[in-house]
Amino acid sequence: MPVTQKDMQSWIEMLLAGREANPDLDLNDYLAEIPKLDSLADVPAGTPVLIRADVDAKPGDKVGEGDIRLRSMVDTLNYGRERGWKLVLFGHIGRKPEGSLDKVAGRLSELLDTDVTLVKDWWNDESREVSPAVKEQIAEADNGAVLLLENTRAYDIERLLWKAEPADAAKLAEPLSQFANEMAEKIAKVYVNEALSAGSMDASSTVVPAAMDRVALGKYIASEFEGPMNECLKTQLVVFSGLKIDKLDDLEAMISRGSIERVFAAGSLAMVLRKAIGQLDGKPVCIGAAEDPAHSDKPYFIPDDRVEQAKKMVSEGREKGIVFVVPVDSVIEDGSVKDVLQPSDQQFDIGPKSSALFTEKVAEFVANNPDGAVAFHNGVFGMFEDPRFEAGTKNFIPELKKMTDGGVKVYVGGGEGGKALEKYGEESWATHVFTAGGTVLNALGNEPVPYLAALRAAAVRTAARA
Ligand SMILES: Nc1ncnc2c1ncn2[C@@H]1O[C@H](COP(=O)(O)OP(=O)(O)O)[C@@H](O)[C@H]1O
Ligand SMILES: O=C(OP(=O)(O)O)[C@H](O)COP(=O)(O)O
Repeated sequence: MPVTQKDMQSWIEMLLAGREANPDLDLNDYLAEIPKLDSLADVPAGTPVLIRADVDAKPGDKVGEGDIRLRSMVDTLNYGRERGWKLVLFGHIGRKPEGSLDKVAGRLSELLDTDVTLVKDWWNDESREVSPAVKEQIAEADNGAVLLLENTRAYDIERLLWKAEPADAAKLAEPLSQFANEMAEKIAKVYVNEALSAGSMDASSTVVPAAMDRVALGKYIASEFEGPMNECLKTQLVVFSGLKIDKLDDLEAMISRGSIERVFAAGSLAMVLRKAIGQLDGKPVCIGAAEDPAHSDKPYFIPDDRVEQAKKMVSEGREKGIVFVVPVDSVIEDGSVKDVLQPSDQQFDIGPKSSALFTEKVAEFVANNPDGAVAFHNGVFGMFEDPRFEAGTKNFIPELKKMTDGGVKVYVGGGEGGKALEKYGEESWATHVFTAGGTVLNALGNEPVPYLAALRAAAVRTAARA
């Protein structure tokens, strides 16, 4: 059913409000209200079904290389093909508009053992219309056919909500309602989300469901949220690292859930925690270039407000008995190791003393925790792609195996942390490796995953109409 501009405005306001829109709902409340794939069992053959697909993948030369997200969709796609649905997949690749799904179409075709047709130029940002040729192409496709629309991020409409503020909702309601309605009118009125990692505010994930008659969650996403993600909500030990300082918000949200007892930090998270702990304990710590305002435009820069946030987190955490394990030495840009950073030093990895400390603290955790404890690992300890800065990450991966062998359930977030496990260990060293990084952090924090919020809203709307 078409969505009005007014309804779209409320929809956008709901999305932008995040948790505040539904403060009483937790992850499982969202999941409970979203229909699963089997709810579409009665959709007749020949029906076009729009699939928000996890196509942000870089397949290598062989099946199994770089295609983990594509493989995650196979059950859902085969379910639709067996029923004779015309599957229209759409999704993004990378952040840039010029990315192409060419290679992904080829690999999907191998995985599904059928042709996957890549459809270019399917949307016009100026006229805000789906290309009429696409409608014809779908009409002419055989039952069970698979079409893949080219990179959604090639179009401005997909990115309109990325930087939106609540005050923009009225202005954005017009183009976004047109987009959702065009997709429903010219492509499909049934929508399945099978893109676990697509946790950003892309219109394809968050807005298109508003105009759909029926929506459902794909098999893989449903099982990931119901199983491993739910286990991670009980995490006692968290390893947080990487370069993005905004992960501090995720860590804060995870701590506020109440189960975390021990935090291991490396990368930017470690820098901000070292600074905060130094100030709290009256032993000032220099974090080098990361706190030099001349570097404020760099990804490793840590602004003062992040230090304040970390101080609050540490002091409240300590009151609850949480132990923060932070590095005691760093590898800097010339490959040398320093216990104390000078103002011009930039850290690229944790040093050997830190690795030894982490090993000791992991052993302590394994010894003190009964079977069934949960650990969550995210990110990498340094710029591990460069051999000079890989030791911290490489040394820690076997600790995951020790935890697993010691009866701890170990979950690894996707992204770089997953790649490091592949590079320095084996998948079996962890209980489960997620195919997404950001979405998992989001789900473990306090904010709803945007696509779950959208699917729930669509399901509530459909139920109200029935
Ligand atoms: N000092 C550093 N510590 C951690 N990661 C770093 C550092 N310097 C550069 N990086 C790079 O940042 C990337 C990982 O950061 P981030 O994006 O936060 O992790 P993820 O992708 O797992 O969420 C890696 O490619 C890594 O090489
Ligand atoms: O690779 C992705 O996520 P991830 O790095 O959080 O696992 C997804 O495609 C989301 O990408 P985005 O962060 O550009 O929205």
